Amino acid sequence: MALAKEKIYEPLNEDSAVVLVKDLGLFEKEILLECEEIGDGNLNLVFRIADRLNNKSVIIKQALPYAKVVGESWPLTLQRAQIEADALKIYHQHTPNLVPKVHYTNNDLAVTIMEDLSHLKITRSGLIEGESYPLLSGHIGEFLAKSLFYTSDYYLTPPAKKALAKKFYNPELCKITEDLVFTDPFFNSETNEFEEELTDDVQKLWNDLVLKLEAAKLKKSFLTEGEALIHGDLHTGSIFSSNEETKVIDPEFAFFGPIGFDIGQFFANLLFQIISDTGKEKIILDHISNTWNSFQTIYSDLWLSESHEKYTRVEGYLDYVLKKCLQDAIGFAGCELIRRTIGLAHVQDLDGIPSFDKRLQAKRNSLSLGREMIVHRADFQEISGFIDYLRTFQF
Ligand SMILES: Nc1ncnc2c1ncn2[C@@H]1O[C@H](COP(=O)(O)OP(=O)(O)O)[C@@H](O)[C@H]1O
Ligand SMILES: CSC[C@H]1O[C@H](OP(=O)(O)O)[C@H](O)[C@@H]1O
Repeated sequence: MALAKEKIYEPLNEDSAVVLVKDLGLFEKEILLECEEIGDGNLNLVFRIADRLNNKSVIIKQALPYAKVVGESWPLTLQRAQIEADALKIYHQHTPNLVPKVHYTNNDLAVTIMEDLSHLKITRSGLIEGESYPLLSGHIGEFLAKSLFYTSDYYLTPPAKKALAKKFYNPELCKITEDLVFTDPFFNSETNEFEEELTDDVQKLWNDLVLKLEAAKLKKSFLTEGEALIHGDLHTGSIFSSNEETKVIDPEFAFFGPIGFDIGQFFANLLFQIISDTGKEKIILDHISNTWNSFQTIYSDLWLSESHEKYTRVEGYLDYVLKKCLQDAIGFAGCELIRRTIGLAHVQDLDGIPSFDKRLQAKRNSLSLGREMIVHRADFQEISGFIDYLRTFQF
């Protein structure tokens, strides 16, 4: 089967994935290849293809025409593969050390072939197993600063930015976030999933009009503020780590959105490690603080040295942008805490807590912290105030 030449979409299997990489000349025709489907995410197929003899391997990621986690009843655009590959290529220009290298893309097949990162570990799993990844927050702060600055109006000319934003028109994937992060968990929606024992807590949340008003404002920001190219799904399952390296993967939700969103998603998914009471409070708080500080330092340097926008020289403008970004990030993080607790697509940090009682308590804590972060986000002027608040929060 000359899949690459015919360009007719069909989902790959372990045999056709091998045919594809050989057709493309990525491996010799005669070589013995091992292929395994390793996708553990909610949406796509992922194959690892290895030539053991020559110690060479690649990853093929292929979009399915539906959301894998739900099935064929939830159709989903194949175009997300192109968005993901294009975002990875842009990230590679600015932070080549922090993303996998893309070897090949085929939009008809919805396929991206990329560097195999199997020597690293998915950060969520590593953190759950007790790793602390000392370089993680510095690396993610750099990734955020560069990706969010170089794709913004502060760096690009307005026509160039608009042309790029057009390329990242991603309505179907945005709709998933608009529904699953910003809407469904705050209402009695069919997609929600939670333990019966949490019913009273969840009802209270659904009746909380102060919370709902603030969630509405955050959703409005997500819907309307096209500040820069955001990853759109920067949780700890979208990051590979070791003690030396960090690599961001899976930007299929990328679009032009508010710059606090990626930061907030990363904060929330770190916070699950405190909420699940793993004894890592100091490590995680240091990571949150250091993510912000390295983001702020690098972003500010770029703003001062590389911006073409005249207003960036006006005193107070950078402080305004950064403060809004921090407050938005705290609010977005609150939404992520709530959605991963009672909405669709939970996290192993919480669902994997072995004791039922402790699991319920952690989920209650996640809901109450999420609520407080959404409602009180405007109280935080600096990251240090947010860290102090987290330190004294009654988990
Ligand atoms: N470049 C890569 N190298 C090694 N493993 C990968 C790579 N990309 C993805 N994977 C594996 O596949 C899994 C799912 O990938 P992901 O991009 O998160 O898919 P989805 O979009 O379905 O969430 C990851 O958790 C990881 O185990
Ligand atoms: C129906 S998609 C649910 C959820 O899945 C995505 O995560 P991932 O692709 O990393 O598994 C994203 O977070 C969506 O909100």
